Amino acid sequence: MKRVGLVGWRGMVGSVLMQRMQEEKDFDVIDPVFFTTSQAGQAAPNFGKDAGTLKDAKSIADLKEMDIIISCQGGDYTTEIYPQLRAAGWNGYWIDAASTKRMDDDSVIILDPVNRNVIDDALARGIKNYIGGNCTNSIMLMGMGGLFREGLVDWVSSMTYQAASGGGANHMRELLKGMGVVHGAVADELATPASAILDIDRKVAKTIREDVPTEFFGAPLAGGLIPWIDKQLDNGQSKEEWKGQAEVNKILGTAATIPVDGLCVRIGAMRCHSLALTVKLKKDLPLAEIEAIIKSGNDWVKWVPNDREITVKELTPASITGGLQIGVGRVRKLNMGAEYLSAFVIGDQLLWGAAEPLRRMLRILID
Ligand SMILES: NC(=O)C1=CN([C@@H]2O[C@H](COP(=O)(O)OP(=O)(O)OC[C@H]3O[C@@H](n4cnc5c(N)ncnc54)[C@H](OP(=O)(O)O)[C@@H]3O)[C@@H](O)[C@H]2O)C=CC1
Ligand SMILES: N[C@@H](CC(=O)OP(=O)(O)O)C(=O)O
Repeated sequence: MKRVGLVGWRGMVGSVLMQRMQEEKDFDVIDPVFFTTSQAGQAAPNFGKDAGTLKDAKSIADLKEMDIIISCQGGDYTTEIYPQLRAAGWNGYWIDAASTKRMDDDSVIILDPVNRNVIDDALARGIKNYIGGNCTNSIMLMGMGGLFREGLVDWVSSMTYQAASGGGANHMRELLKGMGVVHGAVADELATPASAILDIDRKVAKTIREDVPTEFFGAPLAGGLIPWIDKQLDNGQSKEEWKGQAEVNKILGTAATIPVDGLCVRIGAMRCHSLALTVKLKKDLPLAEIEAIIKSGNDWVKWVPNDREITVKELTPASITGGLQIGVGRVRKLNMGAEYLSAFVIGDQLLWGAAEPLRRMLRILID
């Protein structure tokens, strides 16, 4: 059995990964070794198999013993440890959730239901680094992969609605605390049906400006939104927006770049990222044909008819969160012309957006 080193297993992404690995019985086919940066020597978790004690995630000697390493520890860890490990002669497979190595020439971005051909080609070429994509891009491609596969996409404008979990556990907590603060400020008035709504609104606005916690997001998210995610680049894009075109084209292995651009916005959802897309098709196709192509993308596409009642029930974070399905709906032709299509794509960003592609890559290597 292959020795698989697991780093970052107790973090938020790592915990979702462990949960999925248990559900899919991945531990039955590997010899797991758990690493930590803070708890070396303590008992390793038991996911149906005794794994001894936790090893030091900074010990190159211990890491070198692994055939495969999966890291959800974050970019700083990858930046520090990965080069040392390769410099020490390690030739194993590195599977990583962090963005650090995504765009490197010696790495492939993994999303096998969409780019299994790119992964297989890389394996045949001896590539050893397999990196999970940015959550927004992975969700978009899981939803719209069929159209890309058929070569129908001329360009995509992607306006995102990204959940708090994309920032990490502390960001999710901050959103919830903020919601509580806002509610607390007007709880009495809410309990009194006769209260004037404009008085309530005034109090809420003041609370959002002054009292909602902003330590992690840098701005109040509860009761609002933040139209910037990640660093600022010189060309006016945010880093999150830059990743759209760069990663989508790398994932697909396109010969000619498909333009992808739009604004990325943080909203007060917990862990579902959504995208409102404008897709410019290369040709005018009937909607029924477009529907069939989108549905054929992969087994996880959940097609939601462009119907009000069904959409508000099924194309929402409340419906999608915690599952592997990627909702695709609001698909219709836009006023701009017969080749212009709208779509709303939504998925759980901790599953397809982070953990799931990693464990599936492990299975590709093991099976
Ligand atoms: N959040 C997201 O949506 C996405 C994240 N990623 C990547 O995954 C990386 C990890 O993200 P995320 O899982 O959110 O990070 P976390 O902060 O939840 O976990 C990272 C590490 O923090 C340490 N840690 C310290 N205190 C605790 C605690 N109380 N509970 C759990 N772990 C603790 C653990 O390491 P130790 O055991 O060594 O102490 C853990 O592995 C990111 O940096 C990013 O590169 C990728 C895609 C999406
Ligand atoms: N930046 C993403 C989450 C993330 O971790 O992305 P990346 O893996 O590209 O750094 C978000 O905030 O929603």
